[in-house]
Amino acid sequence: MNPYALQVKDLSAKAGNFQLKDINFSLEKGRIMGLIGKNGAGKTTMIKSLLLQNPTTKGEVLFNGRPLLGNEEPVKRKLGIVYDQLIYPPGMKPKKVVKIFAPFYDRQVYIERFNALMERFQLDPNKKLVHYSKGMQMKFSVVMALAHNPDLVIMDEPTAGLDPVARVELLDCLMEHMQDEEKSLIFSTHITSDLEKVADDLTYIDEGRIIFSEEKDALLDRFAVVSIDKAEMTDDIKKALRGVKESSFTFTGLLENKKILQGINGVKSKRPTIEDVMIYSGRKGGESDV
Ligand SMILES: Nc1ncnc2c1ncn2[C@@H]1O[C@H](COP(=O)(O)OP(=O)(O)OP(=O)(O)O)[C@@H](O)[C@H]1O
Repeated sequence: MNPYALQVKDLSAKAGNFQLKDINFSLEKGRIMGLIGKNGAGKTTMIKSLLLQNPTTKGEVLFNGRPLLGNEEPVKRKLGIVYDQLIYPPGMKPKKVVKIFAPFYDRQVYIERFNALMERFQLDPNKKLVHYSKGMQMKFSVVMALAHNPDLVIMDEPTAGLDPVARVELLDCLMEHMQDEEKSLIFSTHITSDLEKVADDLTYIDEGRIIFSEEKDALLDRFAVVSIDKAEMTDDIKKALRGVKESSFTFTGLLENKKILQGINGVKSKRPTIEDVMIYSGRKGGESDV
């Protein structure tokens, strides 16, 4: 059995002047990957490229060991996708949309799951999508991504525009979907606290390149946010600290090689949050590559 839900090898693509380069990562079955990065880092471009929505895409993308090209039907049957914009005709009512999609799957099972999800997200199937709020449209996209019980779900900022109650409801729904060990999920978000709770792996993109793609806990264990008394600062530590912030008495930054702190007094150290890793590694003035 192929252990990977998704394998991405040497992916590159262009979007205007923007270049996505050397994208390599993989997602094991049963795991949740959070895709993070600043505005304009390339997350949406990457998701579209994975799904061959960008004609400039080069490289190899395997879904459960198979490329999309030449296997559209079987691969898409097992894929659930939420794009950053509504892809269904806005003038259509959900009850019509479901009639169009149901024949591609086990019709009765599909309709039952669709209805259950619509009810769960309190969406009216008789209201045109154009009359849904932004948050409702997002919830509808999630319903459509999950209705056929896919093995791999790929979502571009699915929680954007959702109120906190709806966000928690969506995350709960995704967690239930993930109860089956074969299911996998990759989603981009700016809400890093959600990823602290649910992600197994993190992929961080900056300026079209992957800065890291690895297990969340291993990453957060490897780093520390350290504050060092100015009087104790050495050149070696200063060089190793990323995103250094200077205050009256201390330097604060993100450190990978914690060993260099041995024997140094006046050091405060804590495990970073995902947000710390993003902020310190993205800040100018220190080393920015994690
Ligand atoms: N169709 C396009 N034409 C020109 N430039 C584009 C196009 N699509 C994306 N870009 C550019 O590609 C870069 C990456 O955009 P992308 O939407 O992938 O970022 P993102 O990480 O998803 O950002 P955000 O977090 O703001 O959603 C940006 O500089 C954007 O302006």
